[in-house]
Amino acid sequence: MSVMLHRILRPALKQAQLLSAIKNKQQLWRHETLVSASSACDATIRSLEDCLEVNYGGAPMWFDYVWLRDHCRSDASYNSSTNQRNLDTASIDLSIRPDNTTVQDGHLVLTWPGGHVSKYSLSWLAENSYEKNKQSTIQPRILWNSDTYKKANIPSAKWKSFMSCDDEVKNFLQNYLLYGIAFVDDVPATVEATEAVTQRVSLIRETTYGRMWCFTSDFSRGDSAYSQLGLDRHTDTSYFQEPCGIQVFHCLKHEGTGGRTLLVDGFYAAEKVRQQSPENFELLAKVPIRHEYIEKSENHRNHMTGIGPVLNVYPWNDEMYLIRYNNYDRSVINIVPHDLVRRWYVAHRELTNELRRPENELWVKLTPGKVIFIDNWRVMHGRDSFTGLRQLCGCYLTRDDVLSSARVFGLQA
Ligand SMILES: C[N+](C)(C)CCCC[C@H](N)C(=O)O
Ligand SMILES: O=C(O)CCC(=O)C(=O)O
Ligand SMILES: [Fe+2]
Repeated sequence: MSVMLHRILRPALKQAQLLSAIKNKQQLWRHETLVSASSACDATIRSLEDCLEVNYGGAPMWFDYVWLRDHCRSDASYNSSTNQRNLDTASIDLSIRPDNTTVQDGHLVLTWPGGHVSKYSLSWLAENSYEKNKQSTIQPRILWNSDTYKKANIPSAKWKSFMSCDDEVKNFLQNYLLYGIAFVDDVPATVEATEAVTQRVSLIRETTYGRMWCFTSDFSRGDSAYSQLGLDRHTDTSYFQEPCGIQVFHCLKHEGTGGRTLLVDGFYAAEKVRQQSPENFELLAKVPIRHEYIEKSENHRNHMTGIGPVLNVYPWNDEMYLIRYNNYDRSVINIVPHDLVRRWYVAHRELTNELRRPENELWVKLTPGKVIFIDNWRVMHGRDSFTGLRQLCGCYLTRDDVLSSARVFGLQA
Protein backbone atom coordinates (compact mmCIF):
# COMPACT_ATOMS: atom_id res chain seq x y z
CA MET A 1 0.00 0.00 0.00
CA SER A 2 1.42 3.37 -0.95
CA VAL A 3 2.19 5.86 1.76
CA MET A 4 -0.52 8.16 0.49
CA LEU A 5 -3.14 5.47 0.25
CA HIS A 6 -2.22 4.60 3.78
CA ARG A 7 -2.67 8.17 4.84
CA ILE A 8 -6.00 8.39 3.12
CA LEU A 9 -7.24 5.11 4.49
CA ARG A 10 -5.85 5.59 7.95
CA PRO A 11 -8.87 7.35 9.41
CA ALA A 12 -10.98 4.40 8.31
CA LEU A 13 -8.57 1.92 9.84
CA LYS A 14 -8.53 3.95 13.02
CA GLN A 15 -12.24 3.83 13.06
CA ALA A 16 -12.24 0.07 12.60
CA GLN A 17 -9.85 -0.23 15.54
CA LEU A 18 -12.09 2.02 17.56
CA LEU A 19 -15.07 -0.13 16.72
CA SER A 20 -13.37 -3.31 17.81
CA ALA A 21 -12.21 -1.57 20.98
CA ILE A 22 -15.82 -0.72 21.64
CA LYS A 23 -16.82 -4.33 21.08
CA ASN A 24 -14.06 -5.56 23.38
CA LYS A 25 -15.10 -3.23 26.15
CA GLN A 26 -17.81 -5.59 27.16
CA GLN A 27 -15.17 -8.23 27.86
CA LEU A 28 -12.79 -5.83 29.57
CA TRP A 29 -15.46 -4.78 31.95
CA ARG A 30 -16.51 -8.23 32.89
CA HIS A 31 -14.02 -8.11 35.75
CA GLU A 32 -14.84 -4.62 36.89
CA THR A 33 -16.81 -3.88 40.01
CA LEU A 34 -20.51 -3.86 39.58
CA VAL A 35 -21.14 -0.43 41.06
CA SER A 36 -24.88 -0.65 40.88
CA ALA A 37 -27.28 -3.07 39.35
CA SER A 38 -30.99 -2.77 39.16
CA SER A 39 -33.55 -4.59 37.15
CA ALA A 40 -37.00 -3.41 36.21
CA CYS A 41 -38.95 -3.49 32.96
CA ASP A 42 -36.45 -6.10 31.73
CA ALA A 43 -33.61 -3.55 31.92
CA THR A 44 -30.32 -4.10 33.71
CA ILE A 45 -28.06 -1.19 34.49
CA ARG A 46 -24.37 -1.28 35.34
CA SER A 47 -22.39 1.80 36.29
CA LEU A 48 -18.98 1.37 34.74
CA GLU A 49 -15.91 3.55 35.09
CA ASP A 50 -16.72 5.99 32.28
CA CYS A 51 -20.16 5.03 31.08
CA LEU A 52 -23.42 3.39 31.90
CA GLU A 53 -24.19 -0.03 30.49
CA VAL A 54 -27.87 -0.57 29.82
CA ASN A 55 -29.20 -4.00 28.92
CA TYR A 56 -32.61 -3.49 27.45
CA GLY A 57 -34.37 -5.28 24.62
CA GLY A 58 -31.75 -8.01 24.45
CA ALA A 59 -28.60 -6.10 23.53
CA PRO A 60 -26.18 -4.06 25.65
CA MET A 61 -25.82 -0.33 25.02
CA TRP A 62 -23.27 2.05 26.46
CA PHE A 63 -23.91 5.67 27.33
CA ASP A 64 -21.15 8.06 28.23
CA TYR A 65 -21.86 10.04 31.42
CA VAL A 66 -21.19 13.42 29.83
CA TRP A 67 -23.49 12.41 26.98
CA LEU A 68 -26.20 11.50 29.48
CA ARG A 69 -25.92 14.84 31.27
CA ASP A 70 -25.87 16.68 27.92
CA HIS A 71 -29.02 14.84 26.79
CA CYS A 72 -31.05 15.49 29.93
CA ARG A 73 -34.65 16.19 28.92
CA SER A 74 -35.71 18.08 32.08
CA ASP A 75 -37.24 21.52 31.55
CA ALA A 76 -34.11 23.19 32.89
CA SER A 77 -31.91 21.40 30.36
CA TYR A 78 -34.18 21.16 27.35
CA ASN A 79 -37.07 23.10 25.86
CA SER A 80 -39.44 20.45 24.60
CA SER A 81 -41.73 22.93 22.88
CA THR A 82 -38.96 24.21 20.59
CA ASN A 83 -36.92 20.99 20.70
CA GLN A 84 -33.83 22.94 21.63
CA ARG A 85 -31.19 22.50 24.30
CA ASN A 86 -31.19 24.99 27.17
CA LEU A 87 -28.18 23.53 28.89
CA ASP A 88 -24.77 25.04 28.29
CA THR A 89 -22.79 21.93 27.41
CA ALA A 90 -19.52 23.70 28.25
CA SER A 91 -20.64 23.90 31.86
CA ILE A 92 -20.66 20.11 32.32
CA ASP A 93 -17.79 18.66 34.34
CA LEU A 94 -16.21 16.29 31.81
CA SER A 95 -15.57 13.72 34.54
CA ILE A 96 -19.13 13.87 35.84
CA ARG A 97 -20.72 10.66 37.22
CA PRO A 98 -24.18 10.27 38.71
CA ASP A 99 -24.51 9.78 42.48
CA ASN A 100 -27.51 7.55 42.03
CA THR A 101 -28.81 5.38 39.20
CA THR A 102 -32.20 3.63 39.14
CA VAL A 103 -34.82 2.36 36.73
CA GLN A 104 -38.44 3.33 37.45
CA ASP A 105 -41.50 2.73 35.26
CA GLY A 106 -39.54 2.20 32.07
CA HIS A 107 -37.28 5.17 32.76
CA LEU A 108 -33.64 5.51 33.68
CA VAL A 109 -33.37 8.01 36.54
CA LEU A 110 -30.02 9.60 37.35
CA THR A 111 -29.22 11.93 40.24
CA TRP A 112 -26.18 14.07 39.54
CA PRO A 113 -23.81 15.64 42.10
CA GLY A 114 -25.59 18.79 43.27
CA GLY A 115 -28.99 17.09 43.10
CA HIS A 116 -30.15 17.62 39.51
CA VAL A 117 -32.29 14.68 38.35
CA SER A 118 -32.40 13.41 34.76
CA LYS A 119 -34.99 10.97 33.42
CA TYR A 120 -34.82 9.15 30.10
CA SER A 121 -37.30 6.61 28.82
CA LEU A 122 -35.59 3.32 28.05
CA SER A 123 -37.14 3.26 24.60
CA TRP A 124 -35.71 6.73 23.86
CA LEU A 125 -32.29 5.52 24.99
CA ALA A 126 -32.56 2.41 22.84
CA GLU A 127 -33.61 4.51 19.86
CA ASN A 128 -30.64 6.83 20.33
CA SER A 129 -27.93 4.38 21.24
CA TYR A 130 -24.91 4.16 19.00
CA GLU A 131 -25.33 0.39 18.94
CA LYS A 132 -28.78 0.74 17.36
CA ASN A 133 -27.81 3.49 14.96
CA LYS A 134 -24.72 1.84 13.59
CA GLN A 135 -27.02 -0.93 12.39
CA SER A 136 -29.77 1.29 11.03
CA THR A 137 -30.06 3.04 7.70
CA ILE A 138 -30.81 6.73 7.55
CA GLN A 139 -32.84 6.35 4.36
CA PRO A 140 -34.18 2.96 3.30
CA ARG A 141 -33.86 2.49 -0.46
CA ILE A 142 -34.69 -0.08 -3.09
CA LEU A 143 -31.78 -0.27 -5.53
CA TRP A 144 -32.80 -1.12 -9.07
CA ASN A 145 -31.82 -2.05 -12.56
CA SER A 146 -34.08 -1.57 -15.53
CA ASP A 147 -35.86 -4.88 -15.07
CA THR A 148 -36.50 -4.65 -11.33
CA TYR A 149 -37.65 -1.05 -11.63
CA LYS A 150 -40.15 -1.96 -14.37
CA LYS A 151 -41.38 -5.01 -12.48
CA ALA A 152 -42.02 -2.90 -9.38
CA ASN A 153 -44.70 -1.14 -11.42
CA ILE A 154 -44.59 2.10 -9.47
CA PRO A 155 -47.64 4.22 -10.28
CA SER A 156 -47.16 7.85 -11.31
CA ALA A 157 -48.94 10.50 -9.31
CA LYS A 158 -51.68 12.35 -11.18
CA TRP A 159 -51.71 16.12 -11.52
CA LYS A 160 -55.24 16.70 -10.18
CA SER A 161 -54.93 14.68 -7.00
CA PHE A 162 -51.31 15.70 -6.56
CA MET A 163 -52.34 19.35 -6.41
CA SER A 164 -55.21 18.79 -3.98
CA CYS A 165 -54.48 15.73 -1.87
CA ASP A 166 -51.60 15.48 0.62
CA ASP A 167 -51.76 11.68 0.62
CA GLU A 168 -50.91 11.67 -3.08
CA VAL A 169 -47.83 13.79 -2.32
CA LYS A 170 -46.92 11.48 0.54
CA ASN A 171 -47.09 8.37 -1.69
CA PHE A 172 -45.12 10.15 -4.35
CA LEU A 173 -42.41 11.09 -1.83
CA GLN A 174 -42.27 7.54 -0.52
CA ASN A 175 -41.61 6.26 -4.04
CA TYR A 176 -39.10 9.01 -4.62
CA LEU A 177 -37.20 8.13 -1.44
CA LEU A 178 -37.16 4.41 -2.22
CA TYR A 179 -36.26 4.54 -5.90
CA GLY A 180 -34.66 7.98 -6.41
CA ILE A 181 -37.09 8.78 -9.24
CA ALA A 182 -40.80 9.58 -9.30
CA PHE A 183 -43.27 10.87 -11.87
CA VAL A 184 -46.30 13.12 -11.98
CA ASP A 185 -48.54 12.65 -15.04
CA ASP A 186 -51.17 14.79 -16.75
CA VAL A 187 -49.44 18.05 -15.88
CA PRO A 188 -50.32 20.94 -18.21
CA ALA A 189 -47.35 21.46 -20.55
CA THR A 190 -46.33 24.86 -19.19
CA VAL A 191 -43.54 26.22 -17.04
CA GLU A 192 -46.15 27.54 -14.59
CA ALA A 193 -47.76 24.13 -14.02
CA THR A 194 -44.32 22.53 -13.65
CA GLU A 195 -43.46 25.12 -11.04
CA ALA A 196 -46.75 24.50 -9.24
CA VAL A 197 -46.08 20.75 -9.10
CA THR A 198 -42.60 21.18 -7.66
CA GLN A 199 -43.86 23.62 -5.07
CA ARG A 200 -46.15 20.93 -3.68
CA VAL A 201 -42.94 19.18 -2.67
CA SER A 202 -40.30 21.73 -1.85
CA LEU A 203 -38.52 24.99 -2.44
CA ILE A 204 -36.85 25.66 -5.77
CA ARG A 205 -33.09 26.09 -5.72
CA GLU A 206 -32.04 28.98 -7.87
CA THR A 207 -28.72 28.51 -9.64
CA THR A 208 -26.77 30.19 -12.40
CA TYR A 209 -29.21 28.49 -14.81
CA GLY A 210 -32.09 30.38 -13.26
CA ARG A 211 -34.94 29.40 -10.94
CA MET A 212 -37.31 27.70 -13.35
CA TRP A 213 -35.34 27.07 -16.53
CA CYS A 214 -36.51 26.28 -20.01
CA PHE A 215 -33.85 25.18 -22.45
CA THR A 216 -33.39 23.97 -25.98
CA SER A 217 -30.47 23.21 -28.31
CA ASP A 218 -29.58 26.85 -28.91
CA PHE A 219 -26.13 27.01 -27.27
CA SER A 220 -27.40 29.88 -25.16
CA ARG A 221 -25.10 28.65 -22.38
CA GLY A 222 -21.60 27.22 -22.46
CA ASP A 223 -22.65 23.63 -21.79
CA SER A 224 -23.36 20.58 -23.95
CA ALA A 225 -26.86 20.27 -22.41
CA TYR A 226 -27.77 23.17 -24.72
CA SER A 227 -27.02 21.15 -27.88
CA GLN A 228 -28.53 18.21 -29.77
CA LEU A 229 -25.72 15.88 -28.69
CA GLY A 230 -26.31 12.68 -26.79
CA LEU A 231 -25.19 12.87 -23.14
CA ASP A 232 -23.75 9.95 -21.23
CA ARG A 233 -25.09 9.22 -17.73
CA HIS A 234 -24.07 11.83 -15.20
CA THR A 235 -25.08 13.76 -12.13
CA ASP A 236 -25.64 17.51 -12.46
CA THR A 237 -23.93 20.36 -10.63
CA SER A 238 -21.11 18.07 -9.47
CA TYR A 239 -19.08 21.31 -9.49
CA PHE A 240 -21.07 22.66 -6.55
CA GLN A 241 -19.65 22.05 -3.11
CA GLU A 242 -23.14 20.73 -2.39
CA PRO A 243 -24.61 19.38 -5.64
CA CYS A 244 -28.31 20.07 -6.17
CA GLY A 245 -30.41 17.45 -4.47
CA ILE A 246 -33.21 17.03 -6.98
CA GLN A 247 -33.59 17.67 -10.67
CA VAL A 248 -37.03 18.17 -12.21
CA PHE A 249 -37.59 17.77 -15.97
CA HIS A 250 -40.67 18.37 -18.06
CA CYS A 251 -40.44 18.04 -21.84
CA LEU A 252 -42.81 20.70 -23.14
CA LYS A 253 -42.27 20.00 -26.82
CA HIS A 254 -40.35 17.73 -29.16
CA GLU A 255 -40.87 17.71 -32.90
CA GLY A 256 -38.18 15.32 -34.09
CA THR A 257 -36.47 12.01 -33.34
CA GLY A 258 -34.31 10.64 -30.50
CA GLY A 259 -33.92 12.54 -27.26
CA ARG A 260 -34.96 9.74 -24.93
CA THR A 261 -33.92 10.11 -21.30
CA LEU A 262 -31.53 7.61 -19.74
CA LEU A 263 -31.71 6.82 -16.02
CA VAL A 264 -29.25 4.69 -14.06
CA ASP A 265 -29.30 3.94 -10.33
CA GLY A 266 -25.79 4.98 -9.28
CA PHE A 267 -26.06 3.27 -5.89
CA TYR A 268 -26.97 -0.05 -7.50
CA ALA A 269 -23.78 0.12 -9.58
CA ALA A 270 -21.64 1.34 -6.67
CA GLU A 271 -22.92 -1.45 -4.41
CA LYS A 272 -21.76 -3.95 -7.07
CA VAL A 273 -18.31 -2.38 -6.88
CA ARG A 274 -18.40 -2.58 -3.08
CA GLN A 275 -19.20 -6.32 -3.27
CA GLN A 276 -16.69 -7.13 -6.02
CA SER A 277 -13.75 -4.94 -4.96
CA PRO A 278 -13.99 -3.29 -1.56
CA GLU A 279 -10.59 -1.64 -2.15
CA ASN A 280 -11.90 0.09 -5.29
CA PHE A 281 -15.02 1.20 -3.47
CA GLU A 282 -12.81 2.62 -0.73
CA LEU A 283 -10.73 4.58 -3.26
CA LEU A 284 -13.84 6.05 -4.84
CA ALA A 285 -15.06 7.00 -1.38
CA LYS A 286 -11.77 8.59 -0.25
CA VAL A 287 -9.91 10.16 -3.18
CA PRO A 288 -10.90 13.82 -3.60
CA ILE A 289 -12.01 14.76 -7.11
CA ARG A 290 -12.65 18.23 -8.41
CA HIS A 291 -15.43 19.18 -10.80
CA GLU A 292 -15.57 22.53 -12.50
CA TYR A 293 -17.84 24.75 -14.56
CA ILE A 294 -16.12 27.56 -16.39
CA GLU A 295 -18.30 29.77 -18.57
CA LYS A 296 -17.11 32.89 -20.26
CA SER A 297 -19.61 34.25 -22.71
CA GLU A 298 -21.04 37.63 -23.39
CA ASN A 299 -23.90 37.22 -20.95
CA HIS A 300 -22.58 34.70 -18.45
CA ARG A 301 -19.44 34.43 -16.40
CA ASN A 302 -19.06 31.54 -14.02
CA HIS A 303 -16.29 29.65 -12.35
CA MET A 304 -17.62 26.98 -10.03
CA THR A 305 -15.64 24.23 -8.38
CA GLY A 306 -16.71 21.44 -6.08
CA ILE A 307 -14.34 18.97 -4.45
CA GLY A 308 -15.33 15.63 -3.01
CA PRO A 309 -15.01 11.90 -3.52
CA VAL A 310 -17.11 10.17 -6.18
CA LEU A 311 -18.89 8.19 -3.46
CA ASN A 312 -19.88 9.65 -0.11
CA VAL A 313 -20.55 7.24 2.71
CA TYR A 314 -21.68 7.78 6.30
CA PRO A 315 -18.76 6.65 8.47
CA TRP A 316 -20.76 4.99 11.25
CA ASN A 317 -22.90 2.64 9.14
CA ASP A 318 -21.24 2.62 5.68
CA GLU A 319 -24.43 3.84 4.02
CA MET A 320 -23.91 5.67 0.74
CA TYR A 321 -25.64 9.03 0.45
CA LEU A 322 -24.11 10.91 -2.49
CA ILE A 323 -22.49 10.07 -5.79
CA ARG A 324 -20.76 12.68 -7.95
CA TYR A 325 -20.23 11.29 -11.42
CA ASN A 326 -19.85 13.59 -14.38
CA ASN A 327 -17.05 12.84 -16.78
CA TYR A 328 -17.75 16.00 -18.77
CA ASP A 329 -17.41 18.31 -15.82
CA ARG A 330 -14.63 16.44 -13.98
CA SER A 331 -11.70 18.79 -13.66
CA VAL A 332 -7.92 18.28 -13.64
CA ILE A 333 -6.79 15.66 -11.15
CA ASN A 334 -3.98 17.46 -9.34
CA ILE A 335 -4.58 16.82 -5.67
CA VAL A 336 -3.90 13.09 -5.84
CA PRO A 337 -0.35 11.65 -5.70
CA HIS A 338 0.81 9.83 -8.84
CA ASP A 339 0.95 6.39 -7.25
CA LEU A 340 -2.73 6.63 -6.35
CA VAL A 341 -3.93 8.02 -9.63
CA ARG A 342 -3.78 4.77 -11.62
CA ARG A 343 -5.60 2.89 -8.90
CA TRP A 344 -8.29 5.52 -8.88
CA TYR A 345 -8.68 5.14 -12.67
CA VAL A 346 -9.01 1.38 -12.20
CA ALA A 347 -11.71 1.92 -9.58
CA HIS A 348 -13.43 4.53 -11.73
CA ARG A 349 -13.38 2.11 -14.68
CA GLU A 350 -15.01 -0.60 -12.62
CA LEU A 351 -17.77 1.78 -11.55
CA THR A 352 -18.19 2.99 -15.14
CA ASN A 353 -18.47 -0.59 -16.39
CA GLU A 354 -21.23 -1.24 -13.87
CA LEU A 355 -23.01 2.01 -14.73
CA ARG A 356 -22.86 1.10 -18.43
CA ARG A 357 -24.30 -2.39 -18.20
CA PRO A 358 -27.26 -2.33 -20.58
CA GLU A 359 -29.41 -4.10 -17.98
CA ASN A 360 -28.92 -1.12 -15.63
CA GLU A 361 -30.20 1.41 -18.15
CA LEU A 362 -33.76 2.61 -17.85
CA TRP A 363 -34.84 4.55 -20.94
CA VAL A 364 -37.93 6.74 -20.93
CA LYS A 365 -39.26 9.18 -23.47
CA LEU A 366 -40.35 12.28 -21.62
CA THR A 367 -43.51 13.65 -23.19
CA PRO A 368 -45.56 16.77 -22.48
CA GLY A 369 -47.52 16.16 -19.28
CA LYS A 370 -44.98 13.84 -17.65
CA VAL A 371 -42.84 15.49 -14.96
CA ILE A 372 -39.93 13.52 -13.57
CA PHE A 373 -38.17 14.12 -10.25
CA ILE A 374 -34.64 12.68 -10.10
CA ASP A 375 -32.54 12.25 -6.95
CA ASN A 376 -29.39 13.93 -8.27
CA TRP A 377 -27.38 12.51 -5.34
CA ARG A 378 -28.14 8.98 -6.48
CA VAL A 379 -29.68 8.48 -9.94
CA MET A 380 -27.78 9.45 -13.06
CA HIS A 381 -29.44 10.89 -16.14
CA GLY A 382 -28.41 11.19 -19.76
CA ARG A 383 -30.06 11.42 -23.15
CA ASP A 384 -29.98 10.26 -26.76
CA SER A 385 -28.92 12.73 -29.40
CA PHE A 386 -31.95 14.18 -31.14
CA THR A 387 -33.22 16.09 -34.10
CA GLY A 388 -35.76 18.86 -34.30
CA LEU A 389 -37.05 21.30 -31.76
CA ARG A 390 -36.95 19.90 -28.25
CA GLN A 391 -37.85 22.08 -25.32
CA LEU A 392 -37.29 21.04 -21.73
CA CYS A 393 -38.24 22.96 -18.65
CA GLY A 394 -37.58 22.21 -15.02
CA CYS A 395 -35.65 23.25 -11.96
CA TYR A 396 -33.46 22.05 -9.14
CA LEU A 397 -34.87 21.60 -5.65
CA THR A 398 -33.22 22.02 -2.29
CA ARG A 399 -32.58 18.60 -0.86
CA ASP A 400 -33.02 19.66 2.76
CA ASP A 401 -36.53 20.88 2.07
CA VAL A 402 -37.62 17.79 0.11
CA LEU A 403 -36.39 15.55 2.92
CA SER A 404 -38.01 17.80 5.49
CA SER A 405 -41.38 17.50 3.67
CA ALA A 406 -40.96 13.73 3.67
CA ARG A 407 -40.20 13.60 7.41
CA VAL A 408 -43.16 15.84 8.19
CA PHE A 409 -45.29 13.18 6.44
CA GLY A 410 -43.76 10.64 8.81
CA LEU A 411 -41.50 9.06 6.19
CA GLN A 412 -38.00 7.91 7.06
CA ALA A 413 -35.40 10.09 5.34
C1 LIG B 1 -30.40 21.53 -16.43
N1 LIG B 1 -29.79 22.70 -17.05
C2 LIG B 1 -30.01 22.62 -18.48
C3 LIG B 1 -30.40 23.91 -16.53
C4 LIG B 1 -28.40 22.82 -16.71
C5 LIG B 1 -27.55 21.72 -17.19
C6 LIG B 1 -26.22 21.74 -16.51
C7 LIG B 1 -25.30 20.83 -17.20
C8 LIG B 1 -23.98 20.67 -16.52
N2 LIG B 1 -23.04 20.06 -17.38
C9 LIG B 1 -24.16 19.79 -15.30
O1 LIG B 1 -24.10 18.59 -15.43
O2 LIG B 1 -24.33 20.30 -14.21
O1 LIG C 1 -31.76 17.13 -22.41
C1 LIG C 1 -31.90 16.30 -21.54
O2 LIG C 1 -32.72 15.40 -21.59
C2 LIG C 1 -31.06 16.39 -20.29
C3 LIG C 1 -29.87 17.23 -20.43
C4 LIG C 1 -29.13 17.28 -19.14
O3 LIG C 1 -28.39 16.42 -18.79
C5 LIG C 1 -29.41 18.40 -18.23
O4 LIG C 1 -30.07 19.34 -18.64
O5 LIG C 1 -28.98 18.33 -17.10
FE1 LIG D 1 -27.66 16.81 -16.78
